[in-house]
Amino acid sequence: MFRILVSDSMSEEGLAPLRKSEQIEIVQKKVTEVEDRLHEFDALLVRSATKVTEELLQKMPNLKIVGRAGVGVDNIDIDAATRHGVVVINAPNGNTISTAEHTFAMMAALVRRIPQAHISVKSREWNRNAFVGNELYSKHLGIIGFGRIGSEVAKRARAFGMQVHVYDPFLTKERAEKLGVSVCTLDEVLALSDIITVHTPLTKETRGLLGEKNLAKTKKGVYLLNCARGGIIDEQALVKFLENGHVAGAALDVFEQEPPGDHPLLSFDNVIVTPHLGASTVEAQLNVAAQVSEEVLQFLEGKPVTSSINLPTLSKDVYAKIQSFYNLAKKMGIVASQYMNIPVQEITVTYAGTVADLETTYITRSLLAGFLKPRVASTVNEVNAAMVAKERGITFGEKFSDETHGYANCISLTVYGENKVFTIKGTHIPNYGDRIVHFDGFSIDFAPEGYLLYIQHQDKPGMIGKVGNVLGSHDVNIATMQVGRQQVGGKAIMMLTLDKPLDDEILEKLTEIEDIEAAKKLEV
Ligand SMILES: NC(=O)C1=CN([C@@H]2O[C@H](COP(=O)(O)OP(=O)(O)OC[C@H]3O[C@@H](n4cnc5c(N)ncnc54)[C@H](O)[C@@H]3O)[C@@H](O)[C@H]2O)C=CC1
Ligand SMILES: O=C(O)C(=O)COP(=O)(O)O
Repeated sequence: MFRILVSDSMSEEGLAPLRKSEQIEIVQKKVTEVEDRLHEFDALLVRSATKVTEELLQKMPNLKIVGRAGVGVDNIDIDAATRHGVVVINAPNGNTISTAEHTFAMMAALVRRIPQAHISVKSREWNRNAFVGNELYSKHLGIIGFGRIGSEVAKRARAFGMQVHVYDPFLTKERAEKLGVSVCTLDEVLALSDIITVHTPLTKETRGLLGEKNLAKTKKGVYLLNCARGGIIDEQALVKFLENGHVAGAALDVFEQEPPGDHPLLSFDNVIVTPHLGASTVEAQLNVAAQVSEEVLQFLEGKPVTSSINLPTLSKDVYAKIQSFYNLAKKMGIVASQYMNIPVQEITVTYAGTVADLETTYITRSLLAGFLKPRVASTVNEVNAAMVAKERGITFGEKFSDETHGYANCISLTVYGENKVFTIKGTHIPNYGDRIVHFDGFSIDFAPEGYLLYIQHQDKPGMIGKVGNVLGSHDVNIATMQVGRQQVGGKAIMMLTLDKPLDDEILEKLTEIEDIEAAKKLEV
């Protein structure tokens, strides 16, 4: 049974896929209303109001996934979620059209002074001369941030006969040409535009993007819109430029603090505002809630998610192809970590054969998670494995090779410790399973599963019998046994699968046998 906390208002119809599952209980309450049971929840669904902080994540040790029913994830501490091994997903395109339409409605309202005129008429006035506006037709519109919403705004602007100038450092010329807009530098957009609208996420780079310095580069009489995130237009700077008359008016759907309280911006007659309504349509809310519900359901059923912020995205088809290698890699990581139980500095994964053509990033993450699990007390999984490795000073990398050692596919893992380098190679054989085919310089063939016992010894007659005797006399049954050697009479290894975990005293007894050089328990 999984418990999901839905802490912001969400479309009931959109939550239907989750409601249908008998495995899921939904609790619709604010975080503050369930403080005493936060540890019970496996998933958290939010919009922009809930702040997913380190502090909240600490109170939710069972949390596996945060679903953002919308685009912006600036209310979620992604690094903290990653550290806690919590997947963060969003619904990136469900509210694009609604937000673009809202931006356009705000633009028209701003230049025609519709809200002001509305209030006037409702106050029983009839003052037509006070509300003379501007046309949008032929005006220069500057769009900063040309992603989903920015490009939908551009299409509507072109339909209104506007000239569109775009600034987005990640925009290609081809894409801009296709949409009939001109690509500009930020300074060009600032200098050319009669109206400027921002559609970037709020990041370190975009916070205060339209601050005093850049506002000074705009045309006198410019109109500004922010239907993206409070803070992209610096509010203090905006107040200053409204006061000195440089900015003719502004339309704001979002604020640095929401709600904005008694903010000075609210006292300007030429500032029109809405309470973060960009995504607030029946259609958008159904889209985003349905999208995150489906994804959360998938995730809780152990399937891949497609809109993850802190995991490589993976389609169902790709996941089906990598699943076997994903499992093999994890087991190889676990085995290697226990065998090399010393500090390590570097891990290299080499892919050969059919596996080399797949999404190996995901497979490597699985291997890393397996490797780190026995070493790290906190939860480690595919989400935070790379970060945990980095924190512990372990570098890792992928390589590709043609050397398959006669198998259709081969994953090699090499771990570099202070005075030791260890290599393990594995393969997945369809309808047969995972096999380790090379272990620390020895060719061997065993399944990386269950209670394993590794023994390194001299290749002499009677060794197998001696080991069997010790185990048998302690009532330990051997399920499988594989041997490998480099040369006759030289170093050799045994890998046994036991039916139950081995006591340390028995392990000690094994190491006392003459010609046994090392014995180690491994558990997968
Ligand atoms: N008011 C509301 O209710 C809503 C607000 N939003 C906000 O709208 C914004 C845009 O959303 P989408 O278009 O869906 O996102 P998107 O990711 O499709 O587009 C964002 C664009 O900004 C560009 N960008 C990033 N850094 C930049 C920089 N320093 N300068 C210029 N461009 C930069 C990116 O290259 C990208 O093309 C987000 O902040 C989102 O949170 C989204 C939905 C509803
Ligand atoms: O999707 C976004 O980024 C939004 O800003 C929408 O926010 P909301 O879900 O309406 O609180």
